[in-house]
Amino acid sequence: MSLLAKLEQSVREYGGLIVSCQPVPGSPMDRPEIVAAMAQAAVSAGAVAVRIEGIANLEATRPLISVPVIGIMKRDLEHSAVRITPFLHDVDALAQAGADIIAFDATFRPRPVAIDELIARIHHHGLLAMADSSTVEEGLNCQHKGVEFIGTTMSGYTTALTPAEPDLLMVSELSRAGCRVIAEGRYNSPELAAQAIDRGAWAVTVGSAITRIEHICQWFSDAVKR
Ligand SMILES: CC(=O)N[C@H](C=O)[C@@H](O)[C@H](O)[C@H](O)COP(=O)(O)O
Repeated sequence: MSLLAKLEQSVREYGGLIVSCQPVPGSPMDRPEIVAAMAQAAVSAGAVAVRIEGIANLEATRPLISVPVIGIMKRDLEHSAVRITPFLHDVDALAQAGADIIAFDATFRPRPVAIDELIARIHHHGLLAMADSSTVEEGLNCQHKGVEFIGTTMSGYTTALTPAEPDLLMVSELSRAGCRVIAEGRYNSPELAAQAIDRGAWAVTVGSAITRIEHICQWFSDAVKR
């Protein structure tokens, strides 16, 4: 059975929760063994895939779990705002470290390597691709190019202000257009994640609300201030 068929079967059986295990950079939690432990804990509680950033974290996690791993590489570039897996050598390194799915920034912003080249390289490795999009148009662009998963990951992050709520409208529109949608970005409660599924998302990726203790703690700390 192909990886995609297996993943579709697990989503049908266990539901579409994907957990992004990306600690706050520089946090005491930002260590490969902790990322790997978070991934194991997420899988034991029903995550059907995990999203992992960076080679060291991927290498620590891959041997400990059997569910698919979405690998990304984040970079801060001087001449482009694109951060997620901008280079072909990033794709090669993620493939080598055991990613099953590679996600990349699919926005229409200036970038060092064309989207077509990234997709071709991911598929050349026999892996599945995920387009981290900020608009419906960007998502559809990648769907037409044969990208297997269309994420709403970048919605709210290409403009000056990031809304508090997730972009459920983008989920509905991409899903109506026939995309296999991964809702991602600010799904900070089980209720919001469920709304994404109700709007047609194939799966939902949750990061901060599960794996960033500083963010969760801040939410509670703010809430109890009088
Ligand atoms: C915009 C961007 O760079 N998003 C990143 C993508 O990998 C991560 O920082 C997010 O944590 C992830 O998308 C999950 O989202 P949330 O943490 O809101 O559940």
